[in-house]
Amino acid sequence: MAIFDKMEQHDYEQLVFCQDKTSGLKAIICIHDTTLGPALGGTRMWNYATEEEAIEDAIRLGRGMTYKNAAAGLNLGGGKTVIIGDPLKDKNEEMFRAFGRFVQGLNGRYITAEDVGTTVADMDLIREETDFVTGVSPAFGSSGNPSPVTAYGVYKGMKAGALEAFGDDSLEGKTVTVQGVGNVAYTLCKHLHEEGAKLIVSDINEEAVQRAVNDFGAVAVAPNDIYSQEADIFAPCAMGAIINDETIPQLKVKLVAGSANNQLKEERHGDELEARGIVYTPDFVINSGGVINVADELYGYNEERALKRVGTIYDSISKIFEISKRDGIPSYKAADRLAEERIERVAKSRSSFLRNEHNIISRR
Ligand SMILES: NC(=O)C1=CN([C@@H]2O[C@H](COP(=O)(O)OP(=O)(O)OC[C@H]3O[C@@H](n4cnc5c(N)ncnc54)[C@H](O)[C@@H]3O)[C@@H](O)[C@H]2O)C=CC1
Ligand SMILES: CC(C)CC(=O)C(=O)O
Repeated sequence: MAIFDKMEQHDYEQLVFCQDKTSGLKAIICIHDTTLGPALGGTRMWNYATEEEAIEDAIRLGRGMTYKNAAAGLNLGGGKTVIIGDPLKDKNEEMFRAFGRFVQGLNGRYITAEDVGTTVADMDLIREETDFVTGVSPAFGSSGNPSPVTAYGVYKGMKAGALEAFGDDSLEGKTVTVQGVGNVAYTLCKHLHEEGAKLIVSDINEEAVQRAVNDFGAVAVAPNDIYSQEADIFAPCAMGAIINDETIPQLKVKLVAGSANNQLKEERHGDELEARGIVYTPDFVINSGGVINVADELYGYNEERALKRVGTIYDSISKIFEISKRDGIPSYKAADRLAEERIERVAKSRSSFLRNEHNIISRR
């Protein structure tokens, strides 16, 4: 893999490879863009088949965070970490402490949080070694697990999507297929159940499926059957790239709205959804509730303020559909435009000379 070619393709600032033999840590920190501020993005632990797959995931996810943070109006750049390993078997205290020291070494250019495979307990270990971690235990004055707040944002964004797809934002009586009923999707299912939606769920983890069946009367289907169900809305809440050439022809829904990062395998799959009249709520906007919540910690966490801001995901999604119609572009492109324009404006406003406190000539 030609790493610098990859980095040049989407203008990545920095990739950091971290290894610690004692704990078995193998991590890749990706800092994509820090125009708006320090790069904030979670740490994913996953049993990647190859190192190439891990690098690919880190850079795609890191870039996604740049767009997410920009579109959410946060003064933060984008980055992400992947740790190579099985989160059920390979974790240990030393691993997260070693990782925390690598994060501290970046001196605030990167701030971490949870993602798939990592928990609040892991963030608490990282906090032992660095100041640059969010989503740690509320006992430390922090916001804790971001997943329920992400779910609340997805629920709000799904309602805005329903208004666009069905002319009414009520989810009562709608059938929603949910792929992956983990941390985010469990709470999403709760909101949907409370509003009277019918749920069809799939997960590779049988326990997770059973919990949704027991708690919300969900109907369980096999993982590969989730795409072809007769339903109104598809909520992808597991891994990325699930909107692709194989899955799109199977979809019978009118709306795709879920928490997963990087849902479109390639951009052209967003065009394909549009061509088929399927409304798509861009992933990095609808799932920005978690990062909005943890970012609030940087100002001294205030739950009420954070949740109020997360609630505006409804308006952000509606605005994207407006831009999409105004400019005659698919919703995924409208979301990209919103983020890119903000980054460009801020970059311009910061381009004048500024001397810094160390007497080093700097343009920042
Ligand atoms: N946790 C958060 O606050 C945020 C999460 N996200 C994204 O949302 C998605 C879900 O995140 P979490 O709920 O935190 O992760 P999680 O790990 O708790 O849940 C994911 C679930 O998907 C299942 N899964 C994996 N592959 C599957 C497949 N092929 N078919 C069906 N199920 C499958 C897993 O068994 C697991 O239960 C991820 O893509 C994550 O990056 C995005 C923003 C914030
Ligand atoms: C889980 C969040 C706190 C941050 C993140 O990495 C994301 O939004 O994907």
